[in-house]
Amino acid sequence: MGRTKEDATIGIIGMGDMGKMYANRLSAAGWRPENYESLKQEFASQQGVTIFPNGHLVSRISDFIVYSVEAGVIDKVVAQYGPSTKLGAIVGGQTSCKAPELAAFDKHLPADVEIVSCHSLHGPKVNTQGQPLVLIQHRASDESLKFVEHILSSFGSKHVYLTGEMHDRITADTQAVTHAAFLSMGTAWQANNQFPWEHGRWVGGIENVKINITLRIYSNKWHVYAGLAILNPAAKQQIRQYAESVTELYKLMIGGHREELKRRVKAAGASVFKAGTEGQDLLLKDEVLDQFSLSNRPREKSPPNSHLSLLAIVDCWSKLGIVPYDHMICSTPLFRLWLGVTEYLFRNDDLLNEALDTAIDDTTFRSDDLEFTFAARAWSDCVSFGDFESYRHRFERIAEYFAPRFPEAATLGNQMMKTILEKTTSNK
Ligand SMILES: NC(=O)C1=CN([C@@H]2O[C@H](COP(=O)(O)OP(=O)(O)OC[C@H]3O[C@@H](n4cnc5c(N)ncnc54)[C@H](OP(=O)(O)O)[C@@H]3O)[C@@H](O)[C@H]2O)C=CC1
Ligand SMILES: O=C(O)C(=O)Cc1ccc(O)cc1
Repeated sequence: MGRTKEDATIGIIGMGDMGKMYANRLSAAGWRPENYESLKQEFASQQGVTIFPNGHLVSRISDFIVYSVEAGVIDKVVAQYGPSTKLGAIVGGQTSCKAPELAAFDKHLPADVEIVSCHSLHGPKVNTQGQPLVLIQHRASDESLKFVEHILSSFGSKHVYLTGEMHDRITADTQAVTHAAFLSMGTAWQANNQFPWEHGRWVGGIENVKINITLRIYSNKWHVYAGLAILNPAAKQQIRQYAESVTELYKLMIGGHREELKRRVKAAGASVFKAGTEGQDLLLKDEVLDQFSLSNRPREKSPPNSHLSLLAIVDCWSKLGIVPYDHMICSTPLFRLWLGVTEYLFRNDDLLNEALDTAIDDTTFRSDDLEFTFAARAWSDCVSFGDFESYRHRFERIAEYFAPRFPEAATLGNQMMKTILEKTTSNK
């Protein structure tokens, strides 16, 4: 095909946070930026104007085009610009869910266009170096896959080769279920009208991760979370199992079924955290976890917690036959933290027994766990019904409650992510 890295023109459709990050990285790496730069300047002076005609322009001139728009509009946008794609070009997308994206490409792109899609498994402010970058050779020659790899090599990310279907099955867990758990924590705290770090029960260790990640999610754009959950065919089932695990464990707790609760949770733990891995280094450690508290109470004053959210994710993984370590290839920073705190609880027998006994004996957690159970089921229903507007409504209502705390949480959360992520790579 005679395409070389040096004379390729790269087009990005959708100049939001991720599109801009891609554009900055690719031009900074020495790609011919003139077409992109002129487009950007042109758009910069047209604030608030939808830039439809330039999507055609980008498509016409580019050898590799990346669609970086909201997952919910991908079909519409590809239908619009896809037919203008340059003869023989390669097209990819950076949306978080591949089923609708690849279906849109198959449907709307001319037959002479090849398809190599991608997905950077991190947010726009995270350093791309060493993070997983999924590449999907959907309808393309090996040569074209190499070409795309070459273009994206400047990210320094770790290339992971998957089909669209495998991508969606794994990210349903690493992203959609992970988000469902944190979204539910925020919903429960809001329902009980409490900022958890101002409450004696939530300070230190695992609690810091729960709080900082929850606030981080609610301070972001709702459509990213809605899109990757609602549009992913595998996510509904996995989120439903999570809600069922939460509900069933909660019923064992309020029924006082200590032995059954312990047996079930420990059996799940044994299937997820296999024997023989006990000696492995934990992803997270106390010293690290304790540095990032929004509360000013010392750790010793922090009473034990039932950790329903963590018990339930392990039950859920076990019921679905998921080994979360296998999913590290598609792990986002949030997923590594989530797995890190879960492992921290399950690889410490004393801590796990304390959580299980607290769940049975300490009724102070009942109302929090009740709200958490309602919330997990409500988010699961919301995703199953596939209704973007009600997702948005729920998300924004809770985000509004936490909004005054976003600035302090962001500062601390960023430090926490940086420190913890240095210790939790996706290589484990
Ligand atoms: N944010 C994240 O952490 C990550 C997001 N992703 C995925 O990347 C994609 C983009 O997300 P993100 O950048 O965060 O979201 P943004 O909302 O910041 O960006 C989406 C962009 O698409 C543009 N757009 C929508 N329709 C059109 C159109 N017809 N023509 C041209 N541009 C259009 C929007 O423009 P306008 O605002 O003018 O409507 C907006 O600038 C999503 O699919 C998301 O799932 C992937 C990895 C991480
Ligand atoms: O790490 C997470 O789960 C995030 O919330 C950031 C994010 C959002 C969407 C993606 O497709 C990839 C990463």
